[in-house]
Amino acid sequence: MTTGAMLRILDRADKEVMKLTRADIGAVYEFMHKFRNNPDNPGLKLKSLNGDSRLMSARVNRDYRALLLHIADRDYLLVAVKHRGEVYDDLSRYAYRINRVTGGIEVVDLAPVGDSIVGRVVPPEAEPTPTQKPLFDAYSDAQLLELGVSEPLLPQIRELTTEAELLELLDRAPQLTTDVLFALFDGKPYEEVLQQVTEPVRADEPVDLEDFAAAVQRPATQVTSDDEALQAIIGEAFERWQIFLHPTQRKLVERGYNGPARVGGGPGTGKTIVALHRVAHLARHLPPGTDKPILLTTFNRNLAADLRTRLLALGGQELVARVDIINIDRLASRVVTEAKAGANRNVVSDNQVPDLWGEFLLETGASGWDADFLAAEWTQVILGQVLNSRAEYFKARRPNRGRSLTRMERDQIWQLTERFTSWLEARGVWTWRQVAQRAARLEMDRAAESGESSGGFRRPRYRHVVVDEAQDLSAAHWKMLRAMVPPGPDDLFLTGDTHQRIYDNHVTLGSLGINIRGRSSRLTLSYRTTRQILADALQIMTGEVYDDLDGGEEDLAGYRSLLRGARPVFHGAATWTQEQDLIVTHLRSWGNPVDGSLAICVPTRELAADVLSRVEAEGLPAVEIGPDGPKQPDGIHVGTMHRFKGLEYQRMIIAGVSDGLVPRQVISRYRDSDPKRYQRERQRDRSLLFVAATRPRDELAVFWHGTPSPFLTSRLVQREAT
Ligand SMILES: Nc1ncnc2c1ncn2[C@@H]1O[C@H](COP(=O)(O)OP(=O)(O)OP(=O)(O)O)[C@@H](O)[C@H]1O
Repeated sequence: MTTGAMLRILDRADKEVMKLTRADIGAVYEFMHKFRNNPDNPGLKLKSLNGDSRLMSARVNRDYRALLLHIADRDYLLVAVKHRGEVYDDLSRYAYRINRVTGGIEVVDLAPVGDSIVGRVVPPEAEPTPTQKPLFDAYSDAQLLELGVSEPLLPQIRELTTEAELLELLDRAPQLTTDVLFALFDGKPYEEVLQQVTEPVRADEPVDLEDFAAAVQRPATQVTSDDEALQAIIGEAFERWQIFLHPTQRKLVERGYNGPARVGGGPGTGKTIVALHRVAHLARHLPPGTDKPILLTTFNRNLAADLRTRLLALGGQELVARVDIINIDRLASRVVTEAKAGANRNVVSDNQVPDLWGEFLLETGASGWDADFLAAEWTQVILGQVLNSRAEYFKARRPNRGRSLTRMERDQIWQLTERFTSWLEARGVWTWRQVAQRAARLEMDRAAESGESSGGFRRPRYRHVVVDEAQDLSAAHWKMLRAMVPPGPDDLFLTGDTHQRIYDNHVTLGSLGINIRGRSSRLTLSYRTTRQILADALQIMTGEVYDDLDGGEEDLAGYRSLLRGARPVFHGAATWTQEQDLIVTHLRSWGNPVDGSLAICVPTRELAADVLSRVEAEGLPAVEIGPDGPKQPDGIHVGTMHRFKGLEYQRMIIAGVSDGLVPRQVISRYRDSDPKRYQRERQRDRSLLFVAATRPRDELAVFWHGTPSPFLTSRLVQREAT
């Protein structure tokens, strides 16, 4: 006979536990351990409360009682840990239900809560509500329930008249209730909330309101059954994302896909978290082995290093051992080296391509074409589309290239590029794009070989490929990845946000053999930034149109946050020197934090060097952010905008956001000669600013000197005066 029991912890209970003293958390851990071994242990005093068949209490220690929900035979859910006085005081205050929309278990404490607030260290701004009209008067009960609002909370929701009351209530409301009420409070129309907030978490099958055993398994019941979670809490070695996913996130992680799938969504919505959990999910279903059938890749080196650290935190060495984690260019380079296809050549940065073309034209006396034009044509069309022959180039589509080319012109360009690549080879160099193109070709040949011979002459490289920061990969990268994994269920899983594209790679996945139609989803809830920062960051994106990686358009509709904080500060100075004074004054007003929680971001290396010296001159430790991230964890971090992808800070100053710097002055030369390129470069600079503005969690200050950047709307700039 088994004496043990299953004991899961509800997300909300876990939050309560974390507020206890270390000794009491330890007691909860002990309790859980004992309970799992034998819930009938008399010391635990497990008993039903007030004749209620499901709600039970058990003894944690002298002061605390665990409130448990009996799910099925020997299956329990820890829903709260309360002081013993509270548990027996008034049981009618606890309500539990299966939500009819999500099918998840919800437990609510209906008692008024004292001083809880949603948010972080920064006090919310006073936003007085002018009238005392109930906040949700415009919606009927039926409408709120249709949106998935918790039924037992309805009477209290009806009473709410101020934002402060709303915040207090939502601090203890179930996730969907919080998401929905915030969206309505923000003025989002009912239909939009239904589509963007409720639909993504709706249960896949009809919900039986009495079947708790089924309900506890659904993504909407945010639980962990993991003993290590509590142990980690005690050791303070734990982050919430490792254990509690938002129901929308969990659904995307656990779903079976019939082919390539893509998850989009604004900054900080947990796309990387979803990618990591997806890897763990796929790994759980692998047959035992010592190989690495899962590839986890991203754009650059420091992002790949970060993925490795986080995957290790999520699943330990056992998980990491089954996953090949590598940034995309290194992967391409590995393929090429393995095939001995690029022996002895040094890889040079793609930024050098226009200069190299310039040198080549000068040296060879070839005329008729401009170096910039040839560099872009070669990079974007010939290498970008992995074109291998003149015939292929004759047929190639040249989207976004502006000027059209005759057949004769294409012939000339093809010949020039052939000469150019030989010229590069003679110098012993090639570019990252060339490496990617070569790797793609090698992998496509390899895939064709393995397909030809029956049973597969060569084994496919991977069983699953997971890509983070998908917006920045080039067509050649995609062709390589496509060839590395056989088409089929759960082959490719991509996460990314085209609003954050900071390298000049525009692709249509469908044309590259990666069909994501019908398997594209979006996350909309930011876990990183406050609503105040988000609103201003979104202003920066005003008027720009973004693609969905597949020929369509994508927007940030529904993008929101439940966190709140101070409004970002916008401030101009007359000169760069005066702007640096502004930086110093602002650092002081924030108490000069040197623990690595604050960063200063600027558009150019020159400005970064100036800021580093200025901060040091103030006697503060300044730390440069290099290609592998900050060189030290503490100090005041300083870096250019490109370096901020993948980083997070509590507070940030973005300085030098001036006209001529953001966007870069140099791109204005394309305004007339190549308007499409001009648009693309401008969009890229806008995205860089957007990425930077969405890195801080709590506070943001944006400075400029002279005329502010055109990306700062007049509403933001005028904020300066207020
Ligand atoms: N379910 C969750 N619970 C707690 N924290 C979460 C959760 N999901 C995401 N986060 C936190 O939100 C922050 C942003 O997550 P993540 O980096 O995955 O977002 P992203 O969408 O990839 O962002 P970006 O597009 O800006 O790179 C991280 O600090 C992460 O730990």
